[in-house]
Amino acid sequence: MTSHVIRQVRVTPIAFRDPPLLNAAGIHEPWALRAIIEIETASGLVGINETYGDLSMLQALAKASPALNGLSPWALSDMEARVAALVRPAAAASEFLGTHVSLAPGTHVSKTVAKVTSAFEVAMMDLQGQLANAPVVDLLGGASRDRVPFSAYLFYKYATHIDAPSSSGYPVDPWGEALTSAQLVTQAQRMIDAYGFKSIKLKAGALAPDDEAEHLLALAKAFPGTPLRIDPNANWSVETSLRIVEKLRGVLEYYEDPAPGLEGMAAVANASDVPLATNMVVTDFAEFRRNADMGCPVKIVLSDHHYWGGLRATQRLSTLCSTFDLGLSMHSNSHLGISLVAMTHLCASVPLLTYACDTHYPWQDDEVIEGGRLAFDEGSLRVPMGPGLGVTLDREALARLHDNYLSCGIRARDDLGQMKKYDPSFTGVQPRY
Ligand SMILES: O=C([O-])C(=O)C[C@H](O)[C@@H](O)C(=O)[O-]
Ligand SMILES: [Mg+2]
Repeated sequence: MTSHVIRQVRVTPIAFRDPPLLNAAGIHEPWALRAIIEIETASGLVGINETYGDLSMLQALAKASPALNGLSPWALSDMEARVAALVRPAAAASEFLGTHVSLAPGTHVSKTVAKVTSAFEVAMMDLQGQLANAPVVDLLGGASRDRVPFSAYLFYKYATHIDAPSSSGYPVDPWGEALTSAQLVTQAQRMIDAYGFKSIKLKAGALAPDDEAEHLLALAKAFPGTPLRIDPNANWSVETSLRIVEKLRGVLEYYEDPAPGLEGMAAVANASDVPLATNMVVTDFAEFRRNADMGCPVKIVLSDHHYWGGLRATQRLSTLCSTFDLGLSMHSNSHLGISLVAMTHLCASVPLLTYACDTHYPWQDDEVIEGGRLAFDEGSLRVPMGPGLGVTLDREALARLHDNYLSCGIRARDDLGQMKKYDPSFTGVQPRY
């Protein structure tokens, strides 16, 4: 009889072009890192996934990979226990945190066990789907929707990277500069024309808050009736957050991480009636409990299976959100199609999905899956119904993106360090305003 036990885990770090996008922590570097996971069975089946590619994550994955040896692809609970046993003692001792301190939100270096568990879980579920001839969404309990809505994720940006001049062969991205209302409206129009998104998120916390509020109002005027969000990544004081939310009265569908910490968010919630969303202060179950204990100042949890512990962990979160009458949607970081497809299966499976999800996908121009870039229809993605994730690795693309990784020299995301190249006096200390 063919044995489907796991025999090998391969982790390939990759790098792909990323535009100079501004945020509260600084600015994106010319290359974004990810890691592609392949889990192979003795029978030769390969399950795939995409996760963080920072060196600390690669070290954690290397440490945890032996946990999978001889395991059935169905043994997710065993995998979780084994990963925790191998990774947690070192994670607690900060072995995997490295010397790099990133202010970049959403990377959550402290969540090593959850991140590694998620990285393996998705690849194992891809294997399960191949064995059962079923899509991951069915393994998660079946589809609550056949398509998943995403939003237009706008960023302030420079036209070019400081360290990737056109003479270097690094192509100039087609989006141009975005620092003014007119430029942001052009960016939004272009993204909506190309993808059909029905809601808009502005990544804020980069320019003066009153300017950013003016820009959001310009977007409201240019796209009447389109739900809008603003996310300064906790770069505003409570006072600033309250002043700006007044200016945006009647415009926001939710207010994402205006002020630092759950206490800061609670102070904003107490003095305003716009629902608060987060991917910064409710990022695991312990923080969920703290939010509940405080009477739920955060009303919408923006999950991310990459650091919440996986697809099934996010389903558990979804149940909790229903119990506490909270909304649920998804956060993203720079990513390619495997992450997007995993997110799509997950979001199709959860009955509760109260807002269109974030995605950085329009900012990337490369792919690592066969068939190239995924196509959005009216701002939504259809759930792939092939076995497992329903996508396969393009091995030539994988090799090319791995070569990028080897030559780019970046080993950990560093938005702060990159911004210092533009402005040596930039400290990244938050809240800045
Ligand atoms: O919603 C968020 O906080 C994010 O998407 C975090 C990301 O790190 C974003 O700020 C970025 O890519 O610059
Ligand atoms: Mg956010």
